[in-house]
Amino acid sequence: MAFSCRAVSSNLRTLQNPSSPQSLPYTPLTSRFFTVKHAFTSLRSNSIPQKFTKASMAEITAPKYKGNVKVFDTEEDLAVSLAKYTADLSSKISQERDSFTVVISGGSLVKSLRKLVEAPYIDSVDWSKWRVFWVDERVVPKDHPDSNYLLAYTEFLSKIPIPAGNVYSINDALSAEGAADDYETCIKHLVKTQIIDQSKATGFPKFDLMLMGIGPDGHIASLFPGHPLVQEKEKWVCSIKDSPKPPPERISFSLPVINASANIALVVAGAGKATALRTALSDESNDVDVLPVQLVAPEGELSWFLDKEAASKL
Ligand SMILES: O=C(O)[C@H](O)[C@@H](O)[C@H](O)[C@H](O)COP(=O)(O)O
Repeated sequence: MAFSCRAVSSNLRTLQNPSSPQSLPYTPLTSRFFTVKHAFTSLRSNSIPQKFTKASMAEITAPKYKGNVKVFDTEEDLAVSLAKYTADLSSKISQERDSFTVVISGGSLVKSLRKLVEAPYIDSVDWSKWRVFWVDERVVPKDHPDSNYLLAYTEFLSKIPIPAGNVYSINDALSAEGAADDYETCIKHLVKTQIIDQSKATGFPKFDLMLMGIGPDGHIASLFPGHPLVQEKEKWVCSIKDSPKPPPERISFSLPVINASANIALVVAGAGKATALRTALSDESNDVDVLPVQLVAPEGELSWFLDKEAASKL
């Protein structure tokens, strides 16, 4: 398989062709576990810090290993907080390193990034440091309505002054296996050249930030409950041809790559996710039907951004 990191990163330019419909203007845990329900109720009724009352946010205490859980009254409040969290990390890491490596999923997560393209962040974030990757991608042409790339481009990437070469999307001319191998080769090259950090503990690529949604069935990326891909221990990028969520052909980061991350934010809104979230944030272990979202355990920090509906069963 030809190495095509350059071709991959030039896909954004392809879509900026004036005849393309996408040629939009470029502008510049604390204590030990106690029940989540109890914590949520008590924080909301008694002790929401003053500075959070406007946005109606409560932090709830889940088992320590589950990370920091924030619940917002509305998805709008969630989006405001997510933008600040991302911009703060961008600023911190951009001062320490030449690149800030950000991985995104498809789905509703992308719309929840909308506040980042507004004041003050559109001007304050050093977008030149950003390197953008996908935790999973549907194997369809880049101008297909199912493409995660197209979604991100339309909603986010076309609105920020990120250098086109810093956007790493899959090579959509390849098969699912070919695209996964090609993406892995691309990422290996970026690790070798120290653009992407590497986990000293596991040797897997260590992205600075992964922003992911979850499915109502508890999937993350394109790792679905009960699918053998969830067990992948060696590959960095895998392919799947029988995804239960259409379209069937996809590529996905493996769980060890996801878990090597320095920061993961799981962004979950809507009542349809409430049951999966309850399972994900409970302390119950059931080795038989473990949901992929329950296996998220990054080397670094895990943060949850939930709206009230998604948190309604906690
Ligand atoms: O390409 C995909 O399908 C996604 O990357 C997938 O993992 C998505 O993030 C979840 O299914 C949540 O999607 P929603 O937030 O739209 O439900």
